[in-house]
Amino acid sequence: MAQTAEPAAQSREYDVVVLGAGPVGENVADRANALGLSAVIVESELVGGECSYWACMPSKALLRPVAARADARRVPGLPEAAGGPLDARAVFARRDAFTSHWKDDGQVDWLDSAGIDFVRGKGRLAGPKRVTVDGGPELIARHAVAVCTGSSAALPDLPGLATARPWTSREATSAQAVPGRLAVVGGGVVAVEMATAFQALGSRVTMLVRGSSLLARMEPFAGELVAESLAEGGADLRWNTSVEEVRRADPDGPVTLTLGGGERIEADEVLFATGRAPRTDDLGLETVGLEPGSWLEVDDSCLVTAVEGGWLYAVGDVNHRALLTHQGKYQARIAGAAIAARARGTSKLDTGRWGAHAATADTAAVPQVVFTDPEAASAGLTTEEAERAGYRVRSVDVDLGGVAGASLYADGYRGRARMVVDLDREVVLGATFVGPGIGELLHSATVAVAAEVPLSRLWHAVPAYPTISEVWLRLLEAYRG
Ligand SMILES: Cc1cc2nc3c(=O)[nH]c(=O)nc-3n(C[C@H](O)[C@H](O)[C@H](O)COP(=O)(O)OP(=O)(O)OC[C@H]3O[C@@H](n4cnc5c(N)ncnc54)[C@H](O)[C@@H]3O)c2cc1C
Ligand SMILES: NC(=O)c1ccc[n+]([C@@H]2O[C@H](COP(=O)([O-])OP(=O)(O)OC[C@H]3O[C@@H](n4cnc5c(N)ncnc54)[C@H](O)[C@@H]3O)[C@@H](O)[C@H]2O)c1
Repeated sequence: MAQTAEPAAQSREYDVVVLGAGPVGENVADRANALGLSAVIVESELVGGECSYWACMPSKALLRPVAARADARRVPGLPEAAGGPLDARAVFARRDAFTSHWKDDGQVDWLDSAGIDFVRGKGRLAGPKRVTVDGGPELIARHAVAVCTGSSAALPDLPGLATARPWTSREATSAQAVPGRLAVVGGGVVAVEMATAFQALGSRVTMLVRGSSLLARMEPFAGELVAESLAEGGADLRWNTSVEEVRRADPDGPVTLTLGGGERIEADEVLFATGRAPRTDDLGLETVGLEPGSWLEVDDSCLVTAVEGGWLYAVGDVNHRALLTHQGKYQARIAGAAIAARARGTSKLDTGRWGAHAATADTAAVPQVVFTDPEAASAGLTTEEAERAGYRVRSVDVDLGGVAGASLYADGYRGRARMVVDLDREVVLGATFVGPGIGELLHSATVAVAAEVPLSRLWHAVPAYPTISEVWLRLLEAYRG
């Protein structure tokens, strides 16, 4: 394994050059390597990317104690301690362990053991199949360059924001103290998860949502149940609210937000959870005819079609197909296979629907778990998405509280499930579950959706009694009438 300290003029040749060692870049390099191609990976920050240090892992480490406490509170007989406040210091310490204290030695060792060369530094395209690295060698790709540079938090252009020291997902997931008052701008996944975590840690949370619902990309009942729970926990949810200005007069003092109607609110910290921007602004995209700062549009094999020659791939967040770690890693497996097949000179790739070289699940079977309390999980299409895609659909709903396994799981279990059925083929197009402990149920839905299992066969897939999975039986019964 090689690190940077060599003359800039030196150039090295590999079959595949990967830009960005997040979960996706690591998987592209690993796949290429496993399929017999040499690979080098370039990383400007920490090997493991956003997911390991400022996103999935730390956020879920902050949220796991929230779910454990909530579960304990819903069954009688557990020690009283389950009812007390979270021990912030212990929660942060466990989160710190999950991020390896923001050190990547372990992941660098893994690259080494996998036989993937590593260069630390900022990489940029310098024309077709060429990559330069700040202070490092020039890298030439024989077959492919894969851009896996991910995304960063997008901040709105608001007066005062730049100097108000706002939190983005990075500051929220790596916080070492609990703010007394936390304002959260946004109503998407980061907003609801971080509101849930910090509320449980003791912050007084105000959510400033510009629309009229949370989790707008899920079935509407998901956002409704999560909002209900946050409000019951004491959060102040403000709907149809815009933030016009942000000021922190004293660098050590509170932050003041001016809202659309002129009202001002004060908080100790403000988290902007307002979506993501592609990390492509300083990547040399102009050297291959692409627009710097843009999301990279790809075909189903993750090839950037606007660039001639079939050598440039964009995989993971940066292609904006599905901003999730597992989905990016899936794309990496597909793209890795496509890169290897093209390198072997395979005349025709298997790019048809569900083919070996097509990331079909990106549009048909994306799973996602939002780790709030209650959890909200979905796979495949919502009713609205299915209708928009032209399917003739029927959706059936079930109250999860009526499922024996759910009532055993928690006293007063509150939750709901929906199955979206394609009426012409009688297969499941999508499913959504909202309730405590449903995250682990989701893969059953992903399998049903991706495998397009006919409902007549699903009828024979008997869920164990008394588990929450019996919701499947209730959904099928509701559909059959
Ligand atoms: C708070 C939060 C929580 C999340 N939770 C989940 C979750 O629970 N489950 C889930 O599936 N998804 C979750 N996500 C989404 C998930 O983090 C991303 O989908 C995932 O990290 C994308 O992986 P990636 O490899 O494409 O990009 P990244 O993880 O962003 O990695 C890209 C890497 O490229 C490097 N890089 C960028 N530019 C260059 C350059 N020019 N040269 C060299 N290196 C460069 C970066 O430093 C970075 O290490 C969460 C996101 C956030 C913000
Ligand atoms: N558990 C998980 O799977 C998980 C957890 C966190 C994040 N993620 C992924 O990370 C990605 C980013 O999450 P996110 O929550 O930042 O984005 P998002 O797109 O889910 O939500 C952004 C929210 O900000 C609002 N918004 C945007 N611009 C605004 C503005 N100027 N003023 C006020 N509100 C504004 C939007 O209306 C929306 O409610 C998501 O696509 C998600 O898939 C996944």
